[in-house]
Amino acid sequence: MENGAAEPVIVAIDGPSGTGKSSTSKAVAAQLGLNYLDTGAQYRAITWWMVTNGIDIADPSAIAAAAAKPEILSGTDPANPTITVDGVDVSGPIREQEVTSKVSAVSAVPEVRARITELQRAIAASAVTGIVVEGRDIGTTVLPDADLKIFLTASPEARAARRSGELKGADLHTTREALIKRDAADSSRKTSPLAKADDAVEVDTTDLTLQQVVECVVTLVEEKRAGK
Ligand SMILES: Nc1ncnc2c1ncn2[C@@H]1O[C@H](COP(=O)(O)OP(=O)(O)OP(=O)(O)O)[C@@H](O)[C@H]1O
Ligand SMILES: Nc1ccn([C@@H]2O[C@H](COP(=O)(O)O)[C@@H](O)[C@H]2O)c(=O)n1
Repeated sequence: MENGAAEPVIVAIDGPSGTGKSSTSKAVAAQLGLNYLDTGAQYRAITWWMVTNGIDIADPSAIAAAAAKPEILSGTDPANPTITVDGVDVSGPIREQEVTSKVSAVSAVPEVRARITELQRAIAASAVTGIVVEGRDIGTTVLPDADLKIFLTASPEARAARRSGELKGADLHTTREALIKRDAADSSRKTSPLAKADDAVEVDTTDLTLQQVVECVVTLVEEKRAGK
């Protein structure tokens, strides 16, 4: 590249629910001066639009027919990631239980995935210094040429405990079962399931603090940049 400017670096972080993808990706992006994209928020946003517009979530053909309608915009500043649908800030509503319980059915529809994947690739291509993109199929499908691929894991118990803490003491057993159910749906869909890319580095976060995970990923990015 001219003027000695560094090439943009593309980092893909995938893994099941509650493994720390969002927290890690935001912190890594902020530390390294990169953009950040939460692809789960995009699938939640399109699900919110389907629910709000009375689309039958049990009918994949109805979801497919509506998939191109909402305009979904993601802000990629790791200090202030934003998400709007048709100009409406949906960052709060997309985290509600109704969306969480329906997002796997919507994200399994191939027309939805094609639409959202196109948005994700365009955002990654326009990131000047680079981007950390987190989700379920980033390393396998969305950005198979990413410079670094990470697959985060953690035991279901650790993930449920983290989520229960967030949900102010929600029942641990119910939270654990809900996580396992969503991961099973995401892993078993035909199109672009949750999966580790063959060339991804797996990091088990069960016994690591968030800071330790962030340090580990930052080191891996720096090693890649140094050509090791
Ligand atoms: N290594 C860690 N140790 C303890 N808590 C953690 C760790 N990593 C993340 N957390 C906490 O766990 C919760 C879930 O993390 P986060 O939202 O980053 O996970 P996620 O993989 O993005 O989940 P989802 O896919 O469901 O959006 C958050 O409250 C976060 O602060
Ligand atoms: N690359 C992705 C990212 C997410 N999904 C679907 O969205 C759901 C919500 O994701 P969160 O990270 O916000 O929990 C997730 O359960 C998947 O159904 C996806 O399919 N691909």
